[in-house]
Amino acid sequence: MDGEHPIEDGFAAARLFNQGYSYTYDDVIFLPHYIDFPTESVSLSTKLTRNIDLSIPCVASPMDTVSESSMAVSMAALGGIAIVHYNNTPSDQYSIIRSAKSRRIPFASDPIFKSPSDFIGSGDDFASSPCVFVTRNGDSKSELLGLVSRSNWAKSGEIGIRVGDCMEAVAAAGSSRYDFDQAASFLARNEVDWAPLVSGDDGEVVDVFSAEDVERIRGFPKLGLPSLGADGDFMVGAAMGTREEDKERLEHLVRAGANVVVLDSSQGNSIYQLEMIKYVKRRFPELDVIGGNVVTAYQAQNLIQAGVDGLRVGMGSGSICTTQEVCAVGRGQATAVYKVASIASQSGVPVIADGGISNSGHIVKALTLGASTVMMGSFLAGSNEAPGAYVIQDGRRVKKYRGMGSLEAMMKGSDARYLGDKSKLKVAQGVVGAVADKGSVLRFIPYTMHAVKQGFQDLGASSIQSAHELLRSSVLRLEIIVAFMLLESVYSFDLLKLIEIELSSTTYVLVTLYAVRTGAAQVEGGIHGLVSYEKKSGGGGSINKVDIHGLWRFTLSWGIAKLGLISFGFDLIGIIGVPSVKLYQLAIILKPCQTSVFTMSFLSKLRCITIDVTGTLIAYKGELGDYYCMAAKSVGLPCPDYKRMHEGFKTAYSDMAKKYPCFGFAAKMPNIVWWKTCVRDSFVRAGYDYDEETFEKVFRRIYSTFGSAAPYTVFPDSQPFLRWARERGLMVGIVSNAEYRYKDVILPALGLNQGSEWDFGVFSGLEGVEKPNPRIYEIALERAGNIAPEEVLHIGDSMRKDYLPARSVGMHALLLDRFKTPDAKSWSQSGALVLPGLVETQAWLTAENSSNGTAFSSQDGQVSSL
Ligand SMILES: NC(=O)C1=CN([C@@H]2O[C@H](COP(=O)(O)OP(=O)(O)OC[C@H]3O[C@@H](n4cnc5c(N)ncnc54)[C@H](O)[C@@H]3O)[C@@H](O)[C@H]2O)C=CC1
Ligand SMILES: O=c1[nH]c(=O)c2[nH+]cn([C@@H]3O[C@H](COP(=O)(O)O)[C@@H](O)[C@H]3O)c2[nH]1
Repeated sequence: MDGEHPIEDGFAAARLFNQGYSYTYDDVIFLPHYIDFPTESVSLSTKLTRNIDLSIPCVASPMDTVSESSMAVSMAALGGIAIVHYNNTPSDQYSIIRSAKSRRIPFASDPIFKSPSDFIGSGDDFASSPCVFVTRNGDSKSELLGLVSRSNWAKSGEIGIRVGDCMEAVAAAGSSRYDFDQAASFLARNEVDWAPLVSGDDGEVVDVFSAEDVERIRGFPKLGLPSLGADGDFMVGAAMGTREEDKERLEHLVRAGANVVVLDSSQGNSIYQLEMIKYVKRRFPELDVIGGNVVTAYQAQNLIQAGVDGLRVGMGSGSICTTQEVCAVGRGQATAVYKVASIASQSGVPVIADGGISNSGHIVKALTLGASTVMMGSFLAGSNEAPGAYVIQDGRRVKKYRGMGSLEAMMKGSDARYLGDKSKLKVAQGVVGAVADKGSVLRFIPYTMHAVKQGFQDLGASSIQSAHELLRSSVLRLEIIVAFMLLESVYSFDLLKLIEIELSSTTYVLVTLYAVRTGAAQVEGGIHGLVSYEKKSGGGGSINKVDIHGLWRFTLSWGIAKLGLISFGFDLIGIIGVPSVKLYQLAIILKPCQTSVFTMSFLSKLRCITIDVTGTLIAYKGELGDYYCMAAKSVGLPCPDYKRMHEGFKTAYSDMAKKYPCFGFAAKMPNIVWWKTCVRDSFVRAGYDYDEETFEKVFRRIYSTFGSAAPYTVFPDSQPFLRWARERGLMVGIVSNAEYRYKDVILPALGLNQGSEWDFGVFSGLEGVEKPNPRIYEIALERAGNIAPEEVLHIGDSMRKDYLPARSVGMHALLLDRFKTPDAKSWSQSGALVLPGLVETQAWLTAENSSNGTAFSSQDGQVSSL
């Protein structure tokens, strides 16, 4: 019987894609083939266009929330390319391309410029830069006169100081043409922590490069060769339109040195594009042109005949796309890539699979189905290199990501497409959303590429070319995964029920979801009476682009949270989709992949850690008397008595704190006045009487010392712990009874920076609320995006100011006993978890059964709970 009915494993692509279905990546799965080579020998080198080679098949999309200089530099350094968007003026686009092409290292900072008559009011003026550059007109183009370094400004303690009065000469400046090794050895040779990199052409400061950057870049995994043009510069692509005025833009792009242009349109098979392709090829025969977007063989053929060097494929497949809903036109991306690549390969035109990439598996699918590269928007938009700042939303660090056809992008665009003709109605074809922080592309793209190589190895394809051949010769086989046709667009989900079923000693979990088509397509632009649609960044009841793993992980974590279950670990064994008029009911059947129930670490329950500063992250160095003595000596006075001084200060400080709480916040007392009053009173109480001029000098010295890093030391486990927590996706908030200089000067000077060690701060001097008032903890919860208190752990060193008020608002709390205080015993006895430091805290947080609060013995051997 077997001989009569040979087993057919899967379908050949030609058969699968010729049945009238429009498949997305998630609809299809490849069957594994045969491995006879190691993962490392898979080559992902490829062609972007007929004449441009890349070491990796990655292209950053021409979107204004994805591709500007920073992305262009990093993508080229990795061996891919970015296409700079054109939602700007031609001269702005020119500058972005020039800026990227003037770099040699995978890095682009944002130097700050001021003129000599400007003021520095606070540490915020430095943003994250170690200095402010002083130029004649206060912009990057005018003559460089000097700089103000953050550390020297901090030491001076001067507030509202004029830049011209504290400017220093630029001691060492490197060349912006330095490659990475040259820049690193320049810093080492000159024994400086940072230096400006200056353009050789016009002396303009291009970047500030620091020893920290050297370490960071050295730590990134390495890929193949960078993408360099014939000019030796990083390769950069540029997008443009198909209107008459785009011919003028083209001149700017060519002058900027763009290596390839992309005619950026959702429907490329138009008379406008065909004519523009011919125009560009006539005007600049050496410049490669990518046409698109197309999704059919017919469209592709027209563009190929017009002379394109590459084709961009995808209509309505992007994560922010709503074209298929608005226009009822498009194609499932797997089908589109296969169809277009089949025809384009006959003319040797490489295909870019554009949109819908949300994991490495999608990249494997796109490349195997015939694409030579993938173009990505959302996959890159959460990276450090994408334009825009991170913000905290619903407790997560996110960056804005928006469709270029969204109302917001159209309104921003200077392009005549939309704004030139005000009489035209604007209909949005994209939404505005937010994507989670992913760190640097320099780190996650190499890992993604490694995963792609593993996929290729499973398919038995040692290169992209070989995958194409295996597919066309029907050696590679595919099958369909049902139900994902339903999920191709923007949905919100509501969990209906989650039932555990016991069947033949195995527990199955049946999850029923309503996947509601939100009609996001229509929502934006107010077409259906709504004004805007903000797509959630995940969690909290809605998810971004639906992919199978995302869906079941999301469902599980949500369902499990709702049921209060803590067991985990399931295999997806089936999905049943039942469409009705507007709702899709999905039953997801999950089978536990291991029967033993295990408990989770406490860490997995948390979304945020708040932490106290003094006594917890940092400590005072030396005695108060040391600094008062130094200040007195600096004006030729003898040292005041240490003990008297200490007592005097203690009383003066508590008096001031009572009279003018929060460093004079409510009384609107300037910080410097608050301290001046306190220091004067301290001296008086200690029995010293100085004339006004002498006191002023002594005070200035004391004020600037305590506004710098000098009197503080950081506990060695502080920075590693904070970074570790953030790397695990937790938000870190500082909650401190401190004045603004902690935030602006002291913490950064001690290497504890917002953005790398902590996300948000609640400082009493800036909020007008201080510990032990529980309100300060409520503010922290708000700052974290109004998250639930039980998702937050507060760490501090005071029972009265940290533990009790944090617990009173419902947060978890633990105490550090850094200095072996006798009080620690009573803290433990009263039920608080007390740990010696942050190393132990980290161990406790990750202990497997810490979630029940009994995993760790505190230092006195007593088991405590939270
Ligand atoms: N890949 C996709 O599925 C989609 C992508 N997008 C993105 O949104 C942005 C805007 O896309 P589109 O709206 O398609 O831009 P587009 O500039 O190609 O088209 C806008 C409108 O202008 C018209 N037009 C273009 N050139 C013309 C000329 N010379 N004379 C008269 N009319 C002309 C077009 O026919 C269209 O009606 C692009 O960045 C695109 O990549 C938007 C929707 C879908
Ligand atoms: O329907 C759309 N409306 C839009 O407003 C829009 N903006 C960009 N794009 C396309 O989406 C691609 C990026 O998709 P991903 O985020 O999935 O990578 C991009 O590369 C584009 O092809 C749009 N499509």
